[in-house]
Amino acid sequence: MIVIPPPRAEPASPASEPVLRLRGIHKSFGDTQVLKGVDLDVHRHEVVALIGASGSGKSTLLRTANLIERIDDGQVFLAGQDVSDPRTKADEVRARIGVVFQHYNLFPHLSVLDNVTMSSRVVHGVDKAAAERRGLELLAQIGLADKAREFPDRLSGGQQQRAAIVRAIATDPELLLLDEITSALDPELVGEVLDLVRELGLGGTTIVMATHEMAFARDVAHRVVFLDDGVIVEQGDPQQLFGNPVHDRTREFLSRFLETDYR
Ligand SMILES: Nc1ncnc2c1ncn2[C@@H]1O[C@H](COP(=O)(O)OP(=O)(O)OP(=O)(O)O)[C@@H](O)[C@H]1O
Repeated sequence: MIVIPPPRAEPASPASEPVLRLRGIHKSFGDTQVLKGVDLDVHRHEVVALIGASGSGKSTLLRTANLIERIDDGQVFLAGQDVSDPRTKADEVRARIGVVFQHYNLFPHLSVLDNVTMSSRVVHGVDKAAAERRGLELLAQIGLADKAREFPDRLSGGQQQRAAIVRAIATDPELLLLDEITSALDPELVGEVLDLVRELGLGGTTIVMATHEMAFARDVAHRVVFLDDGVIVEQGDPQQLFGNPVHDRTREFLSRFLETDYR
């Protein structure tokens, strides 16, 4: 097992204003209730791993945070602002949040550099030269400077996901949402992507990551949140949650995971 050092950037005090505050989130698709009253606070510099069985609502929960999914009931606060108010402009909220999904993150018809700089230029109005300087700097930091002018299909899946992460942070978002970003990758490419997430967490980026990578959640997250059937059943310090889960449902989920996926 790779020994991953504990995070250095400590989360802000729970008494401070959370970057993200979810209150009583309900979401249904047709007759299917997917989120059944979720409360969650995420503090500045915190890395939160969202775990749970397939279909438990992890992706939906992330998508409510940046208003991709409109909630049926509840409130979403971003740095204290109630962004679930119907008058909120979703584009303005999304400009403050970086998101990386499992699939299809980069635009195939744009170079890697154009992908990385597009949001800075189009959404934030940064001039082209400055956006490219910053984009190249970020790509250099992850060892992809030589791929800047290539199209995404010339990169490996792991390189593409790393470029997608860099694109998501190029605008210095207040919050980074990562939705199963390694699930579609060949196993040998997972490590390089998780290493980058770990580095960002160490640097103080506020991250919520839905993941099936239990070792990563245990070793890198400040807090692990277990979602089961649309409800947060248990959350806490990774060592405690993995080592000594309080709820039967958490225990059962972790034991199933240990039997199947956990390495
Ligand atoms: N747009 C949609 N329309 C209808 N049902 C949906 C939609 N999005 C999600 N669902 C349903 O909501 C439930 C929760 O899905 P979600 O993707 O949030 O789960 P998850 O925990 O992220 O799963 P996984 O680990 O497989 O990604 C599932 O039953 C799914 O089929």
